Amino acid sequence: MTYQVFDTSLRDGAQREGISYSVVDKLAVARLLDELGVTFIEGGWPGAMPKDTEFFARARTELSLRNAQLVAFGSTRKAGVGVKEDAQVRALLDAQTPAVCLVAKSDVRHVERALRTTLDENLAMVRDTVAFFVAEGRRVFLDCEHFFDGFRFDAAYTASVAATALEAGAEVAVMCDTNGGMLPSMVTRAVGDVAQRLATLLGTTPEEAVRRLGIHCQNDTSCAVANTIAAVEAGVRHFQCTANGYGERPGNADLFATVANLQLKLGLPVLPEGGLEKMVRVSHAIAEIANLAPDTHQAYVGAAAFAHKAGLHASAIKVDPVLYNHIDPSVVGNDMKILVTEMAGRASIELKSRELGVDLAGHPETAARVTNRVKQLEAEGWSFEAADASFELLVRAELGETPVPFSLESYRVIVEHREDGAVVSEATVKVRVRGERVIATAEGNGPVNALDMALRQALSRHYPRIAGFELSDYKVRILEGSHGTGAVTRVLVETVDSDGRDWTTVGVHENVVEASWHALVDALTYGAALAPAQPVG
Ligand SMILES: CC(=O)SCCNC(=O)CCNC(=O)[C@H](O)C(C)(C)COP(=O)(O)OP(=O)(O)OC[C@H]1O[C@@H](n2cnc3c(N)ncnc32)[C@H](O)[C@@H]1OP(=O)(O)O
Ligand SMILES: CC(=O)C(=O)O
Repeated sequence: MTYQVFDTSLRDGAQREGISYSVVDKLAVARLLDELGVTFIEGGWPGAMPKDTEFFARARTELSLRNAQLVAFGSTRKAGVGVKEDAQVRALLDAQTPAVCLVAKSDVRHVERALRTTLDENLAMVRDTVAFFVAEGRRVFLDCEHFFDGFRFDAAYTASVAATALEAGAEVAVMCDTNGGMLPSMVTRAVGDVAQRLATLLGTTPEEAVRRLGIHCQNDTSCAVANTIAAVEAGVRHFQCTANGYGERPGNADLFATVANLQLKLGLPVLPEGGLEKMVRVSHAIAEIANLAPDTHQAYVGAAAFAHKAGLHASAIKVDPVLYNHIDPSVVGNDMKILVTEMAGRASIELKSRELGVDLAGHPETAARVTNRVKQLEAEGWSFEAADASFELLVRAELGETPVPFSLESYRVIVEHREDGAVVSEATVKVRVRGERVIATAEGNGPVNALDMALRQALSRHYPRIAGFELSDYKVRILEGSHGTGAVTRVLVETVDSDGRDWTTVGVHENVVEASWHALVDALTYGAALAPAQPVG
Protein backbone atom coordinates (compact mmCIF):
# COMPACT_ATOMS: atom_id res chain seq x y z
CA MET A 1 0.00 0.00 0.00
CA THR A 2 1.61 3.29 -1.03
CA TYR A 3 0.91 6.73 0.34
CA GLN A 4 1.38 10.02 -1.45
CA VAL A 5 3.02 12.68 0.73
CA PHE A 6 2.15 15.83 -1.18
CA ASP A 7 4.08 18.80 0.16
CA THR A 8 2.73 22.25 -0.61
CA SER A 9 5.21 24.34 1.41
CA LEU A 10 6.26 26.27 -1.67
CA ARG A 11 2.69 27.07 -2.74
CA ASP A 12 0.25 27.07 0.21
CA GLY A 13 3.09 27.39 2.76
CA ALA A 14 4.26 30.56 1.00
CA GLN A 15 0.77 32.01 1.57
CA ARG A 16 1.66 32.49 5.26
CA GLU A 17 1.93 36.10 6.36
CA GLY A 18 5.62 37.04 6.62
CA ILE A 19 7.05 34.48 4.17
CA SER A 20 8.53 35.67 0.90
CA TYR A 21 10.82 33.10 -0.68
CA SER A 22 13.26 34.05 -3.40
CA VAL A 23 13.68 31.62 -6.30
CA VAL A 24 16.96 30.45 -4.75
CA ASP A 25 15.13 29.88 -1.43
CA LYS A 26 12.50 27.83 -3.22
CA LEU A 27 15.12 25.66 -4.90
CA ALA A 28 16.81 25.09 -1.53
CA VAL A 29 13.51 24.14 0.17
CA ALA A 30 12.69 21.75 -2.68
CA ARG A 31 16.06 20.01 -2.24
CA LEU A 32 15.46 19.58 1.50
CA LEU A 33 11.98 18.15 0.97
CA ASP A 34 13.31 15.75 -1.62
CA GLU A 35 16.00 14.64 0.78
CA LEU A 36 13.34 13.94 3.40
CA GLY A 37 11.56 11.76 0.86
CA VAL A 38 8.18 13.38 0.16
CA THR A 39 6.36 12.07 -2.93
CA PHE A 40 5.35 15.40 -4.50
CA ILE A 41 6.63 18.96 -4.18
CA GLU A 42 4.14 21.60 -5.25
CA GLY A 43 6.47 24.39 -6.29
CA GLY A 44 4.09 27.30 -6.86
CA TRP A 45 1.71 28.82 -9.36
CA PRO A 46 3.44 29.51 -12.71
CA GLY A 47 1.87 32.41 -14.53
CA ALA A 48 0.46 33.93 -11.33
CA MET A 49 3.76 35.49 -10.30
CA PRO A 50 7.07 35.85 -12.16
CA LYS A 51 9.01 34.28 -9.29
CA ASP A 52 7.08 31.02 -9.60
CA THR A 53 7.40 30.96 -13.39
CA GLU A 54 11.17 31.42 -12.98
CA PHE A 55 11.29 28.73 -10.28
CA PHE A 56 9.90 26.10 -12.66
CA ALA A 57 12.19 27.22 -15.46
CA ARG A 58 15.27 26.99 -13.24
CA ALA A 59 14.08 23.76 -11.62
CA ARG A 60 14.43 22.03 -14.98
CA THR A 61 18.18 22.51 -14.95
CA GLU A 62 19.02 23.16 -11.30
CA LEU A 63 16.94 20.52 -9.48
CA SER A 64 17.59 16.84 -9.79
CA LEU A 65 15.07 15.25 -7.49
CA ARG A 66 15.69 11.71 -6.30
CA ASN A 67 12.46 10.97 -4.44
CA ALA A 68 9.89 13.57 -5.35
CA GLN A 69 8.06 14.70 -8.47
CA LEU A 70 7.59 18.41 -9.04
CA VAL A 71 4.01 19.68 -9.30
CA ALA A 72 2.83 23.00 -10.73
CA PHE A 73 -0.35 24.51 -9.29
CA GLY A 74 -3.03 26.48 -11.12
CA SER A 75 -6.77 26.82 -11.48
CA THR A 76 -9.17 25.28 -13.94
CA ARG A 77 -9.82 27.30 -17.09
CA LYS A 78 -11.84 30.47 -16.66
CA ALA A 79 -15.59 30.38 -17.13
CA GLY A 80 -16.51 30.95 -20.79
CA VAL A 81 -12.88 30.63 -22.02
CA GLY A 82 -11.67 27.68 -24.11
CA VAL A 83 -9.03 25.63 -22.31
CA LYS A 84 -6.46 26.16 -25.04
CA GLU A 85 -7.05 29.90 -25.01
CA ASP A 86 -6.67 30.25 -21.25
CA ALA A 87 -3.39 32.08 -20.52
CA GLN A 88 -3.14 30.61 -17.07
CA VAL A 89 -3.56 27.04 -18.37
CA ARG A 90 -0.84 27.78 -20.93
CA ALA A 91 1.55 28.98 -18.22
CA LEU A 92 0.87 25.82 -16.24
CA LEU A 93 1.65 23.68 -19.27
CA ASP A 94 4.81 25.69 -19.96
CA ALA A 95 6.09 24.86 -16.48
CA GLN A 96 6.79 21.38 -17.94
CA THR A 97 6.30 19.50 -14.69
CA PRO A 98 5.36 15.81 -14.65
CA ALA A 99 2.29 16.64 -12.55
CA VAL A 100 -0.15 19.51 -12.14
CA CYS A 101 -2.56 20.29 -9.33
CA LEU A 102 -5.67 22.20 -10.39
CA VAL A 103 -7.87 24.09 -7.97
CA ALA A 104 -11.61 23.97 -8.64
CA LYS A 105 -14.70 25.24 -6.91
CA SER A 106 -16.71 22.41 -5.36
CA ASP A 107 -19.18 24.37 -3.23
CA VAL A 108 -22.33 25.51 -5.03
CA ARG A 109 -22.22 28.88 -3.23
CA HIS A 110 -18.69 29.57 -4.47
CA VAL A 111 -19.57 28.61 -8.03
CA GLU A 112 -22.56 30.90 -8.06
CA ARG A 113 -21.25 33.81 -5.98
CA ALA A 114 -17.44 33.84 -6.43
CA LEU A 115 -17.09 32.44 -9.96
CA ARG A 116 -20.45 33.88 -10.99
CA THR A 117 -21.08 31.03 -13.41
CA THR A 118 -23.44 28.08 -13.72
CA LEU A 119 -23.02 24.76 -11.97
CA ASP A 120 -22.76 23.00 -15.35
CA GLU A 121 -20.10 25.39 -16.64
CA ASN A 122 -18.03 24.76 -13.50
CA LEU A 123 -18.19 21.00 -14.16
CA ALA A 124 -17.17 21.67 -17.76
CA MET A 125 -14.22 23.78 -16.56
CA VAL A 126 -13.07 20.84 -14.43
CA ARG A 127 -13.61 18.26 -17.15
CA ASP A 128 -11.93 20.28 -19.94
CA THR A 129 -8.90 21.28 -17.89
CA VAL A 130 -8.24 17.83 -16.42
CA ALA A 131 -8.69 16.16 -19.82
CA PHE A 132 -6.36 18.71 -21.44
CA PHE A 133 -3.50 18.02 -19.04
CA VAL A 134 -4.04 14.25 -19.11
CA ALA A 135 -3.85 14.42 -22.92
CA GLU A 136 -0.59 16.34 -22.52
CA GLY A 137 0.78 13.40 -20.51
CA ARG A 138 0.60 15.02 -17.06
CA ARG A 139 -0.44 13.40 -13.83
CA VAL A 140 -3.37 15.50 -12.60
CA PHE A 141 -4.64 16.20 -9.08
CA LEU A 142 -7.76 18.25 -8.46
CA ASP A 143 -7.93 20.36 -5.30
CA CYS A 144 -11.66 20.65 -4.56
CA GLU A 145 -11.85 23.95 -2.71
CA HIS A 146 -14.32 24.21 0.21
CA PHE A 147 -15.08 20.52 -0.23
CA PHE A 148 -16.42 19.79 3.26
CA ASP A 149 -18.50 22.98 3.52
CA GLY A 150 -19.84 22.34 0.04
CA PHE A 151 -20.61 18.70 0.84
CA ARG A 152 -22.67 19.78 3.86
CA PHE A 153 -24.57 22.33 1.77
CA ASP A 154 -25.17 20.23 -1.35
CA ALA A 155 -23.54 16.81 -1.16
CA ALA A 156 -24.65 15.72 -4.63
CA TYR A 157 -23.00 18.68 -6.39
CA THR A 158 -19.74 18.55 -4.42
CA ALA A 159 -19.42 14.80 -5.08
CA SER A 160 -20.13 15.41 -8.77
CA VAL A 161 -17.14 17.80 -9.01
CA ALA A 162 -14.83 15.08 -7.66
CA ALA A 163 -16.43 12.43 -9.91
CA THR A 164 -16.12 14.66 -13.00
CA ALA A 165 -12.39 15.13 -12.38
CA LEU A 166 -11.78 11.43 -11.80
CA GLU A 167 -13.76 10.44 -14.89
CA ALA A 168 -11.76 12.94 -16.93
CA GLY A 169 -8.54 11.21 -15.83
CA ALA A 170 -7.47 12.94 -12.62
CA GLU A 171 -5.47 10.63 -10.39
CA VAL A 172 -6.84 12.00 -7.13
CA ALA A 173 -9.65 14.40 -6.13
CA VAL A 174 -8.47 16.23 -3.03
CA MET A 175 -11.02 17.14 -0.35
CA CYS A 176 -9.89 20.56 0.85
CA ASP A 177 -10.94 21.96 4.20
CA THR A 178 -10.24 25.41 2.80
CA ASN A 179 -11.73 27.37 5.69
CA GLY A 180 -10.19 24.94 8.18
CA GLY A 181 -13.34 24.50 10.26
CA MET A 182 -13.46 20.71 10.53
CA LEU A 183 -12.95 18.41 13.50
CA PRO A 184 -11.62 14.84 13.20
CA SER A 185 -14.98 13.13 13.89
CA MET A 186 -16.58 15.30 11.19
CA VAL A 187 -13.86 14.32 8.70
CA THR A 188 -14.30 10.61 9.47
CA ARG A 189 -18.06 10.81 8.87
CA ALA A 190 -17.73 12.94 5.75
CA VAL A 191 -15.11 10.70 4.11
CA GLY A 192 -17.36 7.66 4.62
CA ASP A 193 -20.33 9.50 3.05
CA VAL A 194 -18.25 10.86 0.16
CA ALA A 195 -16.87 7.39 -0.60
CA GLN A 196 -20.42 5.99 -0.77
CA ARG A 197 -21.63 8.71 -3.12
CA LEU A 198 -18.54 8.57 -5.29
CA ALA A 199 -18.80 4.77 -5.56
CA THR A 200 -22.31 5.16 -6.94
CA LEU A 201 -21.24 7.86 -9.40
CA LEU A 202 -18.14 5.97 -10.58
CA GLY A 203 -19.62 2.46 -10.43
CA THR A 204 -16.97 1.23 -8.01
CA THR A 205 -16.91 0.09 -4.40
CA PRO A 206 -16.57 2.69 -1.59
CA GLU A 207 -13.14 1.15 -0.76
CA GLU A 208 -11.94 1.79 -4.32
CA ALA A 209 -13.50 5.26 -4.36
CA VAL A 210 -11.80 6.39 -1.14
CA ARG A 211 -8.39 5.51 -2.58
CA ARG A 212 -8.91 8.13 -5.26
CA LEU A 213 -9.50 10.83 -2.68
CA GLY A 214 -6.93 13.12 -1.12
CA ILE A 215 -7.01 15.37 1.94
CA HIS A 216 -5.82 18.96 2.42
CA CYS A 217 -6.48 20.57 5.80
CA GLN A 218 -6.08 24.14 6.94
CA ASN A 219 -5.46 24.58 10.65
CA ASP A 220 -8.16 27.02 11.75
CA THR A 221 -9.47 24.67 14.47
CA SER A 222 -5.93 23.62 15.37
CA CYS A 223 -6.94 20.15 14.11
CA ALA A 224 -5.25 20.05 10.69
CA VAL A 225 -2.91 17.20 11.60
CA ALA A 226 -5.66 15.27 13.42
CA ASN A 227 -8.08 15.83 10.52
CA THR A 228 -5.48 14.57 8.03
CA ILE A 229 -4.91 11.47 10.12
CA ALA A 230 -8.66 10.87 10.44
CA ALA A 231 -8.94 10.94 6.64
CA VAL A 232 -6.02 8.54 6.23
CA GLU A 233 -7.56 6.20 8.83
CA ALA A 234 -10.74 6.34 6.75
CA GLY A 235 -8.80 5.05 3.73
CA VAL A 236 -7.37 8.16 2.02
CA ARG A 237 -3.83 7.72 0.70
CA HIS A 238 -2.92 11.13 -0.66
CA PHE A 239 -2.39 13.83 1.94
CA GLN A 240 -1.21 17.42 1.53
CA CYS A 241 0.83 19.24 4.18
CA THR A 242 3.45 21.93 4.61
CA ALA A 243 6.77 22.00 6.46
CA ASN A 244 6.24 23.32 10.01
CA GLY A 245 2.55 23.83 9.19
CA TYR A 246 3.28 27.13 7.43
CA GLY A 247 0.34 28.39 5.40
CA GLU A 248 -2.50 30.84 5.00
CA ARG A 249 -3.96 32.12 8.33
CA PRO A 250 -3.04 29.64 11.14
CA GLY A 251 -1.50 27.39 8.52
CA ASN A 252 -1.81 23.86 7.16
CA ALA A 253 -1.29 20.35 8.47
CA ASP A 254 2.32 20.17 9.62
CA LEU A 255 4.25 17.75 7.41
CA PHE A 256 6.52 16.56 10.23
CA ALA A 257 3.82 15.78 12.81
CA THR A 258 1.58 14.19 10.17
CA VAL A 259 4.27 11.96 8.78
CA ALA A 260 5.66 10.98 12.18
CA ASN A 261 2.18 10.15 13.51
CA LEU A 262 1.30 8.06 10.49
CA GLN A 263 4.59 6.22 10.49
CA LEU A 264 5.30 5.82 14.20
CA LYS A 265 1.79 5.56 15.64
CA LEU A 266 -0.08 3.83 12.82
CA GLY A 267 2.85 1.94 11.34
CA LEU A 268 2.15 3.19 7.79
CA PRO A 269 5.03 3.27 5.28
CA VAL A 270 5.02 6.98 4.50
CA LEU A 271 8.62 8.19 4.03
CA PRO A 272 11.46 6.15 2.54
CA GLU A 273 13.96 4.51 4.89
CA GLY A 274 15.98 7.10 6.83
CA GLY A 275 13.54 9.98 6.19
CA LEU A 276 12.24 10.39 9.74
CA GLU A 277 15.73 10.94 11.18
CA LYS A 278 16.16 13.97 8.94
CA MET A 279 13.04 15.71 10.21
CA VAL A 280 14.62 18.02 12.81
CA ARG A 281 17.35 19.16 10.44
CA VAL A 282 14.96 19.72 7.52
CA SER A 283 12.40 21.50 9.72
CA HIS A 284 14.97 23.91 11.13
CA ALA A 285 16.65 24.49 7.77
CA ILE A 286 13.31 25.41 6.18
CA ALA A 287 12.52 27.75 9.09
CA GLU A 288 15.89 29.40 8.53
CA ILE A 289 15.20 29.85 4.80
CA ALA A 290 11.71 31.20 5.59
CA ASN A 291 13.40 33.62 7.98
CA LEU A 292 11.23 32.46 10.87
CA ALA A 293 12.46 31.31 14.27
CA PRO A 294 11.91 27.56 14.60
CA ASP A 295 9.01 26.85 16.95
CA THR A 296 10.72 25.47 20.06
CA HIS A 297 7.56 23.68 21.13
CA GLN A 298 6.64 22.10 17.80
CA ALA A 299 5.70 18.43 18.20
CA TYR A 300 8.47 15.96 17.31
CA VAL A 301 10.93 18.52 15.86
CA GLY A 302 10.94 21.44 18.33
CA ALA A 303 14.02 21.90 20.52
CA ALA A 304 11.73 21.51 23.56
CA ALA A 305 9.70 18.59 22.15
CA PHE A 306 11.53 16.26 24.54
CA ALA A 307 12.57 18.77 27.25
CA HIS A 308 11.60 17.76 30.77
CA LYS A 309 11.23 20.29 33.54
CA ALA A 310 9.28 18.56 36.29
CA GLY A 311 11.29 16.78 38.96
CA LEU A 312 8.94 13.78 38.95
CA HIS A 313 9.49 13.29 35.22
CA ALA A 314 13.25 13.35 35.67
CA SER A 315 13.14 10.85 38.53
CA ALA A 316 11.35 8.32 36.31
CA ILE A 317 13.53 9.17 33.28
CA LYS A 318 16.57 8.35 35.43
CA VAL A 319 15.21 4.81 35.64
CA ASP A 320 14.29 4.61 31.94
CA PRO A 321 13.77 7.50 29.46
CA VAL A 322 10.93 5.52 27.87
CA LEU A 323 8.80 6.19 30.97
CA TYR A 324 8.31 9.85 30.07
CA ASN A 325 8.87 10.02 26.30
CA HIS A 326 6.24 8.93 23.79
CA ILE A 327 8.99 7.93 21.36
CA ASP A 328 12.77 7.69 21.33
CA PRO A 329 13.66 11.30 20.25
CA SER A 330 16.57 10.09 18.11
CA VAL A 331 14.09 8.36 15.76
CA VAL A 332 13.11 11.82 14.46
CA GLY A 333 16.60 13.29 14.84
CA ASN A 334 15.82 15.05 18.11
CA ASP A 335 17.36 14.89 21.61
CA MET A 336 15.94 14.69 25.08
CA LYS A 337 17.01 17.37 27.54
CA ILE A 338 16.52 17.96 31.22
CA LEU A 339 15.78 21.48 32.41
CA VAL A 340 16.99 22.69 35.76
CA THR A 341 14.57 25.11 37.43
CA GLU A 342 12.70 25.53 40.69
CA MET A 343 10.65 22.48 39.60
CA ALA A 344 13.74 20.26 39.68
CA GLY A 345 14.25 17.41 42.07
CA ARG A 346 17.49 15.56 42.85
CA ALA A 347 17.02 13.35 39.81
CA SER A 348 16.80 16.41 37.51
CA ILE A 349 20.01 17.77 39.00
CA GLU A 350 21.78 14.44 38.59
CA LEU A 351 20.62 13.95 34.98
CA LYS A 352 21.41 17.52 33.95
CA SER A 353 24.85 17.31 35.56
CA ARG A 354 25.52 14.07 33.73
CA GLU A 355 24.50 15.78 30.46
CA LEU A 356 27.13 18.45 31.26
CA GLY A 357 29.80 15.87 32.07
CA VAL A 358 29.64 16.02 35.88
CA ASP A 359 28.82 12.71 37.59
CA LEU A 360 26.80 13.17 40.78
CA ALA A 361 25.73 9.52 41.01
CA GLY A 362 27.97 8.93 44.02
CA HIS A 363 27.17 12.29 45.66
CA PRO A 364 23.53 12.24 46.83
CA GLU A 365 24.14 14.97 49.44
CA THR A 366 25.63 17.25 46.80
CA ALA A 367 22.63 16.64 44.52
CA ALA A 368 20.32 17.54 47.41
CA ARG A 369 22.33 20.69 48.23
CA VAL A 370 22.34 21.81 44.59
CA THR A 371 18.58 21.17 44.36
CA ASN A 372 17.94 23.39 47.39
CA ARG A 373 20.33 26.06 46.16
CA VAL A 374 18.67 26.16 42.71
CA LYS A 375 15.19 26.47 44.29
CA GLN A 376 16.40 29.25 46.59
CA LEU A 377 18.15 31.16 43.79
CA GLU A 378 15.18 30.78 41.42
CA ALA A 379 12.94 32.26 44.13
CA GLU A 380 15.30 35.27 44.11
CA GLY A 381 14.97 35.69 40.33
CA TRP A 382 17.80 33.50 38.98
CA SER A 383 16.96 31.18 36.11
CA PHE A 384 19.21 28.30 35.12
CA GLU A 385 16.95 26.91 32.42
CA ALA A 386 18.87 28.73 29.68
CA ALA A 387 22.16 29.15 31.55
CA ASP A 388 23.84 25.74 31.59
CA ALA A 389 27.29 27.23 32.19
CA SER A 390 26.23 29.00 35.40
CA PHE A 391 24.51 25.81 36.54
CA GLU A 392 27.64 23.76 35.92
CA LEU A 393 29.74 26.26 37.91
CA LEU A 394 27.24 26.01 40.77
CA VAL A 395 27.45 22.19 40.79
CA ARG A 396 31.23 22.26 40.67
CA ALA A 397 31.30 24.79 43.50
CA GLU A 398 29.25 22.37 45.63
CA LEU A 399 31.75 19.63 44.72
CA GLY A 400 34.60 21.97 45.67
CA GLU A 401 35.87 21.98 42.08
CA THR A 402 35.13 25.54 40.99
CA PRO A 403 37.92 26.96 38.92
CA VAL A 404 38.79 30.39 40.31
CA PRO A 405 40.75 32.19 37.60
CA PHE A 406 40.80 35.47 39.55
CA SER A 407 39.51 37.27 42.61
CA LEU A 408 38.01 40.74 42.50
CA GLU A 409 39.37 43.67 44.44
CA SER A 410 36.98 46.21 42.87
CA TYR A 411 35.44 47.45 39.67
CA ARG A 412 34.22 50.89 38.68
CA VAL A 413 32.26 52.05 35.62
CA ILE A 414 31.57 55.58 34.51
CA VAL A 415 29.28 56.79 31.76
CA GLU A 416 30.21 60.18 30.33
CA HIS A 417 27.87 62.25 28.19
CA ARG A 418 30.08 64.77 26.36
CA GLU A 419 29.28 68.21 25.06
CA ASP A 420 29.23 66.96 21.45
CA GLY A 421 26.56 64.39 22.32
CA ALA A 422 28.93 61.39 22.40
CA VAL A 423 28.34 58.93 25.23
CA VAL A 424 31.42 57.03 26.37
CA SER A 425 31.61 54.30 29.00
CA GLU A 426 34.85 53.50 30.80
CA ALA A 427 35.48 50.66 33.23
CA THR A 428 38.39 49.91 35.54
CA VAL A 429 38.80 46.51 37.17
CA LYS A 430 41.31 45.55 39.87
CA VAL A 431 41.78 41.79 40.18
CA ARG A 432 44.26 39.21 41.48
CA VAL A 433 45.25 36.64 38.87
CA ARG A 434 47.51 33.77 39.96
CA GLY A 435 49.03 35.92 42.70
CA GLU A 436 49.48 38.99 40.53
CA ARG A 437 47.53 42.22 41.08
CA VAL A 438 46.26 43.47 37.71
CA ILE A 439 44.56 46.76 36.97
CA ALA A 440 42.92 47.22 33.59
CA THR A 441 40.91 50.04 32.07
CA ALA A 442 38.86 49.90 28.90
CA GLU A 443 36.29 51.92 27.02
CA GLY A 444 33.13 50.48 25.52
CA ASN A 445 29.94 51.47 23.80
CA GLY A 446 28.09 50.89 27.08
CA PRO A 447 28.94 50.11 30.70
CA VAL A 448 28.64 46.34 30.30
CA ASN A 449 30.72 46.33 27.14
CA ALA A 450 33.39 48.43 28.92
CA LEU A 451 33.40 46.06 31.93
CA ASP A 452 33.67 43.02 29.68
CA MET A 453 36.61 44.56 27.78
CA ALA A 454 38.42 45.61 30.96
CA LEU A 455 38.00 42.22 32.64
CA ARG A 456 39.12 40.33 29.55
CA GLN A 457 42.12 42.63 29.23
CA ALA A 458 43.03 41.95 32.87
CA LEU A 459 42.83 38.16 32.43
CA SER A 460 44.10 37.58 28.94
CA ARG A 461 47.84 37.59 29.81
CA HIS A 462 47.30 34.52 31.99
CA TYR A 463 44.44 33.10 29.92
CA PRO A 464 45.26 34.06 26.30
CA ARG A 465 42.17 32.27 24.97
CA ILE A 466 39.98 34.83 26.72
CA ALA A 467 41.10 37.45 24.20
CA GLY A 468 39.22 35.41 21.56
CA PHE A 469 35.93 35.41 23.48
CA GLU A 470 33.07 37.51 22.25
CA LEU A 471 29.90 38.53 24.03
CA SER A 472 27.45 37.33 21.37
CA ASP A 473 24.13 38.03 23.07
CA TYR A 474 22.95 40.01 26.05
CA LYS A 475 19.40 39.85 27.39
CA VAL A 476 17.99 41.87 30.26
CA ARG A 477 14.71 41.24 32.04
CA ILE A 478 13.31 43.29 34.90
CA LEU A 479 11.53 41.01 37.36
CA GLU A 480 8.84 42.28 39.67
CA GLY A 481 9.84 41.92 43.31
CA SER A 482 8.38 39.04 45.23
CA HIS A 483 8.04 38.36 48.94
CA GLY A 484 8.19 42.09 49.73
CA THR A 485 11.47 42.71 47.85
CA GLY A 486 12.03 45.39 45.21
CA ALA A 487 12.32 44.68 41.46
CA VAL A 488 15.47 42.83 40.38
CA THR A 489 17.23 42.59 37.04
CA ARG A 490 18.14 39.30 35.43
CA VAL A 491 20.85 39.28 32.78
CA LEU A 492 21.68 36.43 30.42
CA VAL A 493 25.01 36.60 28.62
CA GLU A 494 25.93 34.36 25.71
CA THR A 495 29.63 34.04 24.96
CA VAL A 496 31.29 32.46 21.97
CA ASP A 497 34.94 31.48 21.64
CA SER A 498 37.15 31.45 18.56
CA ASP A 499 36.37 27.74 18.02
CA GLY A 500 32.65 28.53 17.76
CA ARG A 501 31.75 27.05 21.16
CA ASP A 502 29.11 29.05 22.99
CA TRP A 503 27.77 29.07 26.52
CA THR A 504 25.24 31.06 28.52
CA THR A 505 25.50 32.47 32.01
CA VAL A 506 23.15 34.33 34.28
CA GLY A 507 23.38 37.15 36.84
CA VAL A 508 20.73 38.69 39.08
CA HIS A 509 20.82 41.87 41.16
CA GLU A 510 18.82 45.02 41.91
CA ASN A 511 21.50 46.89 39.91
CA VAL A 512 21.75 46.03 36.21
CA VAL A 513 25.55 46.57 36.12
CA GLU A 514 26.09 44.24 39.08
CA ALA A 515 23.74 41.63 37.54
CA SER A 516 25.75 41.89 34.31
CA TRP A 517 29.01 41.61 36.26
CA HIS A 518 27.87 38.28 37.78
CA ALA A 519 26.96 36.93 34.35
CA LEU A 520 30.28 38.16 32.87
CA VAL A 521 32.34 36.64 35.68
CA ASP A 522 30.61 33.27 35.18
CA ALA A 523 31.12 33.57 31.43
CA LEU A 524 34.90 34.15 31.74
CA THR A 525 35.31 31.65 34.59
CA TYR A 526 33.56 28.96 32.59
CA GLY A 527 35.44 29.86 29.41
CA ALA A 528 38.82 29.93 31.18
CA ALA A 529 38.12 26.48 32.61
CA LEU A 530 37.48 25.10 29.11
CA ALA A 531 41.20 25.53 28.51
CA PRO A 532 43.62 25.58 31.42
CA ALA A 533 45.72 28.66 32.17
CA GLN A 534 48.86 28.89 30.07
CA PRO A 535 52.21 29.84 31.55
CA VAL A 536 52.98 33.52 31.21
CA GLY A 537 56.18 33.97 29.26
C1 LIG B 1 -7.59 28.07 -1.56
C2 LIG B 1 -6.32 28.53 -2.13
O1 LIG B 1 -5.46 28.90 -1.41
S1 LIG B 1 -6.14 28.46 -3.81
C3 LIG B 1 -4.63 29.30 -4.11
C4 LIG B 1 -4.78 30.76 -4.01
N1 LIG B 1 -3.52 31.40 -4.32
C5 LIG B 1 -3.43 32.62 -4.79
O2 LIG B 1 -4.45 33.28 -5.02
C6 LIG B 1 -2.08 33.19 -4.97
C7 LIG B 1 -1.77 33.59 -6.40
N2 LIG B 1 -2.83 34.38 -7.00
C8 LIG B 1 -2.59 35.41 -7.88
O3 LIG B 1 -1.47 35.76 -8.16
C9 LIG B 1 -3.79 36.07 -8.51
O4 LIG B 1 -4.93 35.99 -7.67
C10 LIG B 1 -4.09 35.38 -9.88
C11 LIG B 1 -2.93 35.68 -10.85
C12 LIG B 1 -4.25 33.89 -9.77
C13 LIG B 1 -5.38 35.94 -10.48
O5 LIG B 1 -5.29 37.33 -10.47
P1 LIG B 1 -6.40 38.23 -11.22
O6 LIG B 1 -6.51 37.77 -12.62
O7 LIG B 1 -6.01 39.64 -10.99
O8 LIG B 1 -7.80 37.85 -10.54
P2 LIG B 1 -8.26 37.94 -9.02
O9 LIG B 1 -7.24 37.37 -8.12
O10 LIG B 1 -8.77 39.29 -8.67
O11 LIG B 1 -9.54 36.97 -9.09
C14 LIG B 1 -9.42 35.59 -9.37
C15 LIG B 1 -10.14 35.25 -10.67
O12 LIG B 1 -10.01 33.84 -10.87
C16 LIG B 1 -11.33 33.25 -10.88
N3 LIG B 1 -11.22 31.94 -10.26
C17 LIG B 1 -11.12 31.68 -8.94
N4 LIG B 1 -11.06 30.36 -8.77
C18 LIG B 1 -11.11 29.78 -9.99
C19 LIG B 1 -11.12 28.47 -10.44
N5 LIG B 1 -11.00 27.44 -9.59
N6 LIG B 1 -11.19 28.23 -11.77
C20 LIG B 1 -11.26 29.28 -12.63
N7 LIG B 1 -11.28 30.55 -12.25
C21 LIG B 1 -11.20 30.80 -10.96
C22 LIG B 1 -12.20 34.22 -10.14
O13 LIG B 1 -13.55 34.09 -10.48
C23 LIG B 1 -11.63 35.55 -10.61
O14 LIG B 1 -12.08 35.73 -11.93
P3 LIG B 1 -12.43 37.20 -12.53
O15 LIG B 1 -11.10 37.89 -12.65
O16 LIG B 1 -13.03 36.89 -13.84
O17 LIG B 1 -13.35 37.84 -11.53
C1 LIG C 1 -6.38 24.48 -2.44
C2 LIG C 1 -6.20 24.99 -1.10
O1 LIG C 1 -5.12 25.41 -0.75
C3 LIG C 1 -7.32 25.00 -0.19
O2 LIG C 1 -8.43 24.72 -0.62
O3 LIG C 1 -7.12 25.29 0.98
